[in-house]
Amino acid sequence: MEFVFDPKKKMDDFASRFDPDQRRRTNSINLFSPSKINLFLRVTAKRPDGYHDLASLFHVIDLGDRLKFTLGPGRKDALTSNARWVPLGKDNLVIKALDVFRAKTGIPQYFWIHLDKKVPTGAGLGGGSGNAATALWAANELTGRPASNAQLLEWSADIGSDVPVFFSRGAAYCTGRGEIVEDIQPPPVPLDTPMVLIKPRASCKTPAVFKKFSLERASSADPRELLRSITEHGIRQEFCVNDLEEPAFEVLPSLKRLKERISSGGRGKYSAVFMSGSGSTIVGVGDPEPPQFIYDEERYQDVFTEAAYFLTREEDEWYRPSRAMEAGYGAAESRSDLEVDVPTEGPLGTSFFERPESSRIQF
Ligand SMILES: C[C@](O)(CO)[C@H](O)COP(=O)(O)OP(=O)(O)OC[C@H]1O[C@@H](n2ccc(N)nc2=O)[C@H](O)[C@@H]1O
Ligand SMILES: Nc1ncnc2c1ncn2[C@@H]1O[C@H](COP(=O)(O)OP(=O)(O)OP(=O)(O)O)[C@@H](O)[C@H]1O
Repeated sequence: MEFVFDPKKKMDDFASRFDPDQRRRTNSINLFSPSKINLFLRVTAKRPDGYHDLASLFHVIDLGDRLKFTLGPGRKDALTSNARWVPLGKDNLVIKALDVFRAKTGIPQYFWIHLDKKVPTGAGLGGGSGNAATALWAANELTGRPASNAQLLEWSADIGSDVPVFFSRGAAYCTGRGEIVEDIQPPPVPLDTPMVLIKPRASCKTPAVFKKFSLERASSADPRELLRSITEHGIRQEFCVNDLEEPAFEVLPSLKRLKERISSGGRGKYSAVFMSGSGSTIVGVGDPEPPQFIYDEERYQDVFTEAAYFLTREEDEWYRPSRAMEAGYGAAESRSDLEVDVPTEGPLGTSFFERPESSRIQF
């Protein structure tokens, strides 16, 4: 679908597509930048372009960052962040997204952006990808909505495989390298399903995990069948297949043990325990609390844990944090200035995400 920007169209014409009583022009917008988990992830083929075809049930969740965008006067974006480890230049996924927006629409608009990070990186949670999707949405809102949702979804594939899914309504069956997005309406699972995210200090780099992947060792489960089973019977261990677990456990051997301990330590309170995306986050569905050993044992003191819930959005609106997360976020905001300098490289070429003391373990 070719985009034709009609410069003659006055901004006001676009404003009419806004809610009538919000005709006032705004020059800044505050948005929640959500993350996602993969309830199952089948890798079905190796592609000639070096990517892999996958078939995965993605669901947006209410763990997220905060982004503020303001129309800038100049010809350069200016990005600040609470997390000193986030790149602030052209390699930030927010800036990449704004560059794509300007290239596709021909609108030479630049922005001031502040990014308040909460989502760990190298986590399999699509944190940076969610930032990129949120940036495309913000740019479109602040320039009078020149692009449709379908166009933003199409353009987002140029930024990364995990970005397009955020332009679904929140639950989507994704194929291709992640850019073919099939909205699942209504969502296949109850939105108030509690889950806990547990991420060790060490992260997984997506390319390193895919490099270790081998098609011969992938599951033979039919992904459409997995989708049907989850929709009909709910989230059960046998449906939450992730073909990237084994390669991720090769990249990060301690992750396999952590997953096993969460399963056994959960004493049946989780209906399923699985790794999200390319890792390193382990998700326990059914209870918002990690197992007791995470609190008790010294070796898990630097583990990131967070309760999370599934999140959807209304047509024509962006994601809003759930009330639970909103309350939690308030506390987190005061934590965010506690962010500490994070080493960019760790063992196995991984990157670290260090979280402030008080946010690490929820008592
Ligand atoms: C594993 C998932 O996180 C599942 O949600 C995504 O498929 C990965 O999405 P992403 O992090 O946005 O990945 P991209 O930034 O697009 O690609 C990073 C690298 O991961 C590998 N990659 C990624 C996606 C894909 N379908 N096949 C791949 O082989 C490629 O080596 C690619 O160069
Ligand atoms: N806005 C951003 N937020 C976080 N990291 C970013 C951002 N922009 C670029 N990066 C860089 O991209 C790397 C990957 O970030 P992140 O892991 O959040 O991306 P993702 O692919 O969306 O998520 P994941 O692969 O963990 O599912 C980070 O290590 C960081 O160096």
